[in-house]
Amino acid sequence: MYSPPHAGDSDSEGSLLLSDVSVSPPRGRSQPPPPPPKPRPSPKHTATAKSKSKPKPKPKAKPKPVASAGTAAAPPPPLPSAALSDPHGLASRIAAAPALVAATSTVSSSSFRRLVQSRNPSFDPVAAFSAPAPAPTPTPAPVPTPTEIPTAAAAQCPAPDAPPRARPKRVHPNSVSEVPPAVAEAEQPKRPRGSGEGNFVRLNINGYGRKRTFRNAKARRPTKYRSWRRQGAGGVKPQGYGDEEGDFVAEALMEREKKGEVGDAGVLKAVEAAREDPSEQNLESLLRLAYGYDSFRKGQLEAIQKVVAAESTMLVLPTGAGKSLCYQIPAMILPGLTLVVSPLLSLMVDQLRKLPAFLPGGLLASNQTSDEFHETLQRLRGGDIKVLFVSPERFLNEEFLLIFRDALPISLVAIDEAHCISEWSHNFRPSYLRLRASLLRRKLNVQCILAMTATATTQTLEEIVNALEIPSNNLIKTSQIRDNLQLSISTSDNRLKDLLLLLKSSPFVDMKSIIVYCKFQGETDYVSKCLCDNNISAKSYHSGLPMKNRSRVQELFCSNKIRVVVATVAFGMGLDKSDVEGVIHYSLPESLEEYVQETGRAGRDGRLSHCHLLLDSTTFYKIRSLSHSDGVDEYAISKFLYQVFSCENSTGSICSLVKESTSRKFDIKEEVLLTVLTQLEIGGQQYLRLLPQFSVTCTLYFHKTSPQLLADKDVLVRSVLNKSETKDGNFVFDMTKIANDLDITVNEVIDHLQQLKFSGEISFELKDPAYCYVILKKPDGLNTLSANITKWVSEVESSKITKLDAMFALANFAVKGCQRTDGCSGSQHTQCIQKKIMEYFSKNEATSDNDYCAQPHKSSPFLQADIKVFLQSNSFAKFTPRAVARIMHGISSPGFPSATWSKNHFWGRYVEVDFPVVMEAAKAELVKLVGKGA
Ligand SMILES: Nc1ncnc2c1ncn2[C@@H]1O[C@H](COP(=O)(O)OP(=O)(O)OP(=O)(O)O)[C@@H](O)[C@H]1O
Repeated sequence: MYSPPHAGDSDSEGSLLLSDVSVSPPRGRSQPPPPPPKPRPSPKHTATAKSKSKPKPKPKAKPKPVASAGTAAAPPPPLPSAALSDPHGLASRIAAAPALVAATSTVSSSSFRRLVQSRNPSFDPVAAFSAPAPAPTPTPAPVPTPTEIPTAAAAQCPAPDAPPRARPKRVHPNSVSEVPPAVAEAEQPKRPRGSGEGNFVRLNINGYGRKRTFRNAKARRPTKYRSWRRQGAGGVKPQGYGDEEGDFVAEALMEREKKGEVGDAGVLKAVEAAREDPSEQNLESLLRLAYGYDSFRKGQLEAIQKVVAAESTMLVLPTGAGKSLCYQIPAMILPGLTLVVSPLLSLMVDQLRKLPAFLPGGLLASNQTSDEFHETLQRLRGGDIKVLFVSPERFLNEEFLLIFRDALPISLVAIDEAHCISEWSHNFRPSYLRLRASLLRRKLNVQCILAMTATATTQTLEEIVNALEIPSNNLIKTSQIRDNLQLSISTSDNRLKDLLLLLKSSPFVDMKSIIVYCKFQGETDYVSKCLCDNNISAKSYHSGLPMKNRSRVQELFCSNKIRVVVATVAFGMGLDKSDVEGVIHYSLPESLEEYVQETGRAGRDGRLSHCHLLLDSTTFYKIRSLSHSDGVDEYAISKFLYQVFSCENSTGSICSLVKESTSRKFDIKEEVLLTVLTQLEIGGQQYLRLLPQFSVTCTLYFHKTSPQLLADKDVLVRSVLNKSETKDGNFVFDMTKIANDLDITVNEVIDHLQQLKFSGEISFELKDPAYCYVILKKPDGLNTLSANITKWVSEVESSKITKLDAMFALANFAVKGCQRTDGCSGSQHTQCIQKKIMEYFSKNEATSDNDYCAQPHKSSPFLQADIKVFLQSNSFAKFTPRAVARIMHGISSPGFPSATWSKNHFWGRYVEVDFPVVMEAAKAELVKLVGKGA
């Protein structure tokens, strides 16, 4: 459900679960005798990826200059300094999307259409339903015996090109079905045609759904798409998207479009029956007909029944346990629209692909043009969309919220990756803060909310349940760890060497799909290159790569053409590859939530799979340092608030803060600025209303009529001439000034400029992406507000550190403290890790086991002297204690970027000394300097 907005490497997601969910016992423990194993086709890979890989695509010509939000990727290899600057690549992860809407199949839910029609009598729906072919289903399978993970010392390297051994087919541990594979295969109904991944809903990326009206059918989609992209406001591509990203989305949608288009009259009958009586029997029959599955997995039926009864529900199921079904089936049954809030464009596209054929879907993400938005709206109003995926940022758009008030009934809001709502989760997203029951009721008239997550501590759950007002007895939670995963940990002084040994030894040597997780982008490139050099077919994946390359890697991995993906946390969300057999953590995950989610990408097919963690304290210290990168000082927050509410920003008018320069000025990361602004909107007192983000600096070029003559005819041009400066003969102005002058929205200003552009009168360029807002009330005193906000941000920072410490303590306990009883042996620690994880998730607050957590040093003999030398030799710069401590810890910040400061001799020198200790030392030195200066 995350990353990540501009997507970064840190949005991880989903996780898995536990032993109590499983009906079929895990492989390798006390299993029933396995049915005759079906050999897997032997892999065709091993060291072939390199030679087969296509030549790099030529870089595309970029559209005209629009300032981007500064999402520079960390440079490749040598990892250290620069790679540390954006370990998550957050900036580029959560890319806003063009409006994408699936044209419906003709088989849309008839009652929904009737309902929409009753509110839009002018609409004339097509009501055709066609019958699909039945289809097959997954089958249960046997389990091999767990194998000990080799340590570097013990591992025997087989021939590098030894082919992986075939494994028997798997069964999902959570599958309720006990039917033996052969029987299951024979008896299970076939899936309706088009219900497989990538089928059903015909998509038109512009949301028009008028596939057959285009004359140039061959070139239509890409051409249309690209021209749409170029026609973004100001003739530039929408911010947040590269051409590659656009292409990726368009390709995904075209692929969908090519596939199935039919529904099933049988399914419709089953829907009607379930609507009349949502009994277990009726819902199971619908499940069988619609998906070809035998029975519900644990938690699914209960969740579906609650949602169908319009009861808000909190659902915690492990990664791959089938949460999507819990909103898809209600979406078929409920009369109105189902709105699914999802944190990542790629995740939305993936979920859209997976909708069954008869469930027409659509997608709206932020940063679409107004035309795009309205066309999508039209399809919504026509009842052609039954499930609409939206990014949380959409809720900033009043126009978006308004459309649902009168004409469009929403039956259900499903919030995917609901843990992003909580700042105590491992993956907090400011834009999720806005998702409150009160807002959803008030603005969307929604009564039923389904919150879904795979990993949430008790504290996080409490926060979600409170925000969404979910009754306490509507919490459906199974344990968060799947029991078909064999978990092992070993310490490592040379991780690369140990990784190579692992990959060349049993059981990993036999696996055809492995994910290796690293912390830093540069690290993934470096490690994957080393693997290739050692005849292991591998590719790297991180958010610094163009979207096209990323999707290519994912595609190659999913089709088993590469064996190993070496990735940051950016890889895996929404990845529904069931036969990933191994996950290796080359770097320590930042939290147990992240560990559970990432290991959960293995063994989704229910077969025994292996997860190994290479533990080293150097990485732990590095990551711990980085946990301080979001920290703020009260002084900086206070100055920032002063600017937000400055005198020239009057109540009721549109104000803006250019993201990059504001972030640099206050040395506060952009995400933190957004979090603070969101707090000002949804905290106890509402001080402002956030608007969608725009690029606010516009340069206007006149082409036909002279500026003055055009100003005589056009009121907006007149305002521009009054409010702009001239630079090189062109007019440069702030969009919000024009909007305020004319009392219109920034969107309307852009629309008007666009019209003038189409008429050939002007062209324009936009730059400086900014946070936009309207002040509703100025705070009485900024001091208390700054103190409260700073305290809150600091608590969030501490919580991150505690989570990391808990992860490290668990791993350290396994290698140093585990007595290797109760099933643990050698480096295999499944039992003790599972136990600790369950304890962690059941506690009210994240805590770490201090006996096993390496504590950073509380002092250092040379620290003070080094800081003194540093300050003296850099007297040109203006430092705060936090800025000095960040440099000593090797943490890049907006005001002191690694590109400049990583060359400094002291960069990252005190990573192992506690950050607050370094800050204190820096403060003492700075005070001395000020004293001398005075
Ligand atoms: N009752 C069921 N029987 C068999 N397969 C099922 C069942 N329900 C879901 N599945 C399959 O399980 C797979 C995972 O489902 P889904 O993607 O919904 O999981 P998820 O819980 O959302 O995972 P994640 O947290 O990774 O997003 C899908 O391929 C889905 O079709």
